[in-house]
Amino acid sequence: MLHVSMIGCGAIGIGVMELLKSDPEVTFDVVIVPEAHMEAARPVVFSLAPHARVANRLEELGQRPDLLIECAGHKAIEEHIIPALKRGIPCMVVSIGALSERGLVERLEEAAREGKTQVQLLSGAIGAIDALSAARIGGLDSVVYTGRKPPAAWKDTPADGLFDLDNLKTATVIFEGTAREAARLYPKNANVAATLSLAGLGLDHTQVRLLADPAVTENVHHVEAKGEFGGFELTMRGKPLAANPKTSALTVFSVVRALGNRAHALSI
Ligand SMILES: NC(=O)C1=CN([C@@H]2O[C@H](COP(=O)(O)OP(=O)(O)OC[C@H]3O[C@@H](n4cnc5c(N)ncnc54)[C@H](OP(=O)(O)O)[C@@H]3O)[C@@H](O)[C@H]2O)C=CC1
Ligand SMILES: O=C([O-])CC(=O)C(=O)O
Repeated sequence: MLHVSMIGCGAIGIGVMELLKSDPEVTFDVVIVPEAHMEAARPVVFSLAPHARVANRLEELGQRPDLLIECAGHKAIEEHIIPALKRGIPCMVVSIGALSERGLVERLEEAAREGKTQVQLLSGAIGAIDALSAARIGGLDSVVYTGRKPPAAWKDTPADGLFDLDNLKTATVIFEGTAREAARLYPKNANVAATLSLAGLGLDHTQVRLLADPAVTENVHHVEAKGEFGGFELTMRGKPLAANPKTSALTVFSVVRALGNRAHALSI
């Protein structure tokens, strides 16, 4: 039985608990939420993981889980993941976009080294991360990522204002540049670009194009990679979660897979 503590009880956290509620090999002991949301989170957590306690910090409970998983955002990595790694608790992170902040990846590595443990970065909404990180070993020449989303997905971003998102008639390029610049300008849509960068050529050498496309209803991720290994092209059409249209449903399944791989006898 894998004893898991989870940070975040939003679209991904709830989706993960729902899918794992009948898995006898995974149990949620603690769900960490911000102080202001503890009351609201309690009934939700109780209905999905009746044995789990809702807390503001892991240390408060004196709890030492087998694994701590982050499904919450940038602040949670600073507040919970880094201290847990230093205490030797293995961690998983899904907010990969947050790792485009300079120095944060190195701080995660340092904390894991200090605690003699490991932090796993999850693939989330994108596939072929295994192939890309293997290809890097032989040498990569180029990685180009194109992210295409419905215009509404770009509301409250720098594209809103630069473009008349409500009245776009054709697919429109709203950004073209490096993954680092994409992550700076579009932090809430930067998870896939950052994941591809960390697995491949890094934030400064991964090329990104972002489009607002009135013809799509899904989050379409296209990757083209070339290198010593040969090349691959991948297109993923991720259905957005009803609870958060910025998040593809595959992200939830990716977390469930990662937890299953730690808990079950067979890992794939
Ligand atoms: N790797 C990938 O491919 C993908 C990664 N993501 C990332 O996953 C994360 C979660 O996404 P999603 O579930 O859709 O987002 P939601 O906004 O639906 O949920 C996030 C939850 O985490 C809570 N939270 C925020 N900060 C903290 C903290 N410091 N401690 C505890 N809880 C906290 C939020 O609470 P409150 O509302 O009070 O702030 C909220 O309830 C995001 O960072 C997102 O960018 C998303 C899609 C794909
Ligand atoms: O598709 C998703 O779930 C999220 C996404 O585009 C990103 O953050 O890069």
